[in-house]
Amino acid sequence: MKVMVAVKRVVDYAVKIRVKPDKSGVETGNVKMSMNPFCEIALEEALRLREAGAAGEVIAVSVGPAQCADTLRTALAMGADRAVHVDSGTVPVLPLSVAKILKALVHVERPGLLILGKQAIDDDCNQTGQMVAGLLRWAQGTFASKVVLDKESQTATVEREVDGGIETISLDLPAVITTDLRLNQPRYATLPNIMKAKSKVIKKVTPAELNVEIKPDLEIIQVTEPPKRKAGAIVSSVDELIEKLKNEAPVPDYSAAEAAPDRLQELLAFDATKSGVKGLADAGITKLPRIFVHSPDDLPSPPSLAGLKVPVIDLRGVADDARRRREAVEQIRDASSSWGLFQLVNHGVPPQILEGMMQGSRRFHELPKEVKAKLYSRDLKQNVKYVCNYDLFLSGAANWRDTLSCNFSTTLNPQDIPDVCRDEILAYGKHMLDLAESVYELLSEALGLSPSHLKSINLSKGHFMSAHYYPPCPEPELTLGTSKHCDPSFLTLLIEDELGGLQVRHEGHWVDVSPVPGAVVVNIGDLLQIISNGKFKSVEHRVLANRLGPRLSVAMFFVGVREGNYLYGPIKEILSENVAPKYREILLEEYFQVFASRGLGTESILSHFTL
Ligand SMILES: O=C(O)CCC(=O)C(=O)O
Ligand SMILES: [Fe+2]
Repeated sequence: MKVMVAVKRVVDYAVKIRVKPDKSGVETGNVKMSMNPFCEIALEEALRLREAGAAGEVIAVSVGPAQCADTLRTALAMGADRAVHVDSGTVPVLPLSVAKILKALVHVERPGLLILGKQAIDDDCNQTGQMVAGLLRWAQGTFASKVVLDKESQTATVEREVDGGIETISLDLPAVITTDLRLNQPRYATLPNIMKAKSKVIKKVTPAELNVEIKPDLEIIQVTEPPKRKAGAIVSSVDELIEKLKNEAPVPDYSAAEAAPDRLQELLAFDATKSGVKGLADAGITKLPRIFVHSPDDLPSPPSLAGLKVPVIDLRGVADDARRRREAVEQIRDASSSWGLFQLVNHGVPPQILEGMMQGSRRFHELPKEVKAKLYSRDLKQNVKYVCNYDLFLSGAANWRDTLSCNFSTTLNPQDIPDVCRDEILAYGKHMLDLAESVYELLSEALGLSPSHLKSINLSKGHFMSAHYYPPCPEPELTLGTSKHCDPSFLTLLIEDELGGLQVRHEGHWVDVSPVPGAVVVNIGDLLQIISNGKFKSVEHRVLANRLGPRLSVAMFFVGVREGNYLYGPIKEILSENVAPKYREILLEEYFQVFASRGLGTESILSHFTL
C-alpha cells in the first residue's frame, strides 16, 4: 500500500513573523522557510509505517511555488521514496484548491492512506485534510496522536485528542489522517541522506495538468499584528506584589484599545453607510476619520516637481496625412517609453460626449444617498455598481474617492445603468472604444508592427469604466484621492475636469498632469508593458486630495478578454536574437488574481512576471 504525504513550505517556526506594511499578509521575502512542523510529523508517521512493513512506497507532495522543491528535497532526505511538486507559480493557493489538487493526485497515485499535518503554522487554517477527505469521500481521522494499521482488515485505528480525553476510532481504508503534535518525534535528515536526496528526481506537474483551476475562494481582508503587550514590572517583594494586585491590577486598561482602535470595525461601519466619502463630506465633517489617514511616507511632500510637462500630442490629420502620422507615431513612441502617460488633443471624440459623461457622472454621484445605496456593492460579478474604494479592506489607508463603475462585458444589461447617466455612459463607452482602436494602431506602428497588430490580439475587447467622484476633503494633507498605483490594463483612457490633482511619477519625481480642456489622458497599463517587452512603461500615478471639490474623472480601462487560454507575453515580432523576452507568458486571469490580492498604494506587481 502506498502512502501519500502532503508537505507544506512555511516560514520557519523560529522566525519572528512580521506583517507586511500594506497588511496583505506576512513577510516571506528573505525569511528562512522550512517544512511545516505538523507535516514533518505526517511524513515521520508514513516512514514508520513503511519501516514496520505496514506500508510500501512513501510519496511526498507539495503544492506551491518553485521553492517548494527545497521542502521536497528535505522530505526525500528524511526518507520519502518519491516526490511530486505541483507548481502553482506565484498564484496564492488556498486550502480548497490544495484539497482539489490532492484529490487529483490521489486519482493518479492511488495511495491507501493520505497523511497531512492537522494545520500549517502560517495560516492555521486546519481545513485541507477535512476538505480532501470530503472530496474523495474517504474516512478521516483528524488530530491523530496514535495510528495503527491493520493490513488484514484494511482498517486504521486512530487515537485522537479531543477536549474530554482520547477518542479511538476505526477507519476503513483508504482514508485521510491528519497529525497532532504528540503522534511522534520526527527524525532529522542525516548528511548522507541529504546528499543522496540531491540526485533524486522531483516530478513536476501544474494544477492545469491535473485539471484543477486555482480559484481565490476566500479573500484576506487584512492581517494585523497582535496588540503590543505593555512591559511588565518586576516586584521586589511579596508585599509589593500584593499591594500592586490590590491597587493596580483590577483596573482594566483601556488605554491600549483607545490608542489602537479596531480599524476593521471602523471600516465595516463606514462601508455599511453605503454613502461613501460623499456622505461624510455632506455630513459636514471637519476632521478626517482615521481610516483615511495615510502614513506620512505616502503623502505629497516635498511638493511635486514644477517645470516638467507631461507630453501633449496632437492627433489632427493623422488619419489622412502620412507626415503627420509619422510625427504622431514618433511622439507616442517617445511618450510611451519615457513617461508611460500622455495627453491627446484633437482625438476625434466629440466634446459633447466627454462633457455629457462628466455631467452624467455628477448627476449620479449627487443623487440622494438612499438611491445610490441600492447600487452599492463589492460583488466582482456585478457589471454596474457604486462603491467607495474597491480595495477598502485590503489597503493600508482608505482614499477620499467614490466610484461608479460599469463593466462593458457581454452580459451588461444597459437597463442596469442608472437612468441619470445611462445614455451618456453608453455613448462614452462606444467613443472610447473607437479611440482606443486608433491609439492601438499608432502604438502598433510605434512598435514597428503592422497597424492592426494590437487590435488583432484582442486588446481592445473588454473595457471597464470607473467614474470617480472626489468630494471636498476636510484635511487633504492627511490623505489621498487615489493612492499610487500602476493600471491593471493594457491601456487606460481618462478624462478629468479642470480641478487637477492627478500626478505621475517621472524619473523619481511626482509631476502634475495639468488638465488640458477637451484632452484625453492615455495611460500605458501593466499588460502593455509586458507585451511590449518593457518598451512601453506602465507608470505609477496617484491623485491628491483637495479641500476644493468635487473633482470628477472617468477612466476607461481596456483589459482584454479573459476567456479561453490565451497567453499574453512579449510580442514575438519585437524579440530577436539580441532582444530576449523580459516577461513570461501569462494568462490574464493570473495577472488579475495577483492584482486583486493587493490594494492600491503597493508596489508594482510586474516583478511577479519577469523572467
Ligand atoms: O482620477 C484620476 O484622475 C485617476 C484615476 C486612476 O488612476 C484610476 O482610476 O486608475
Ligand atoms: Fe490609474
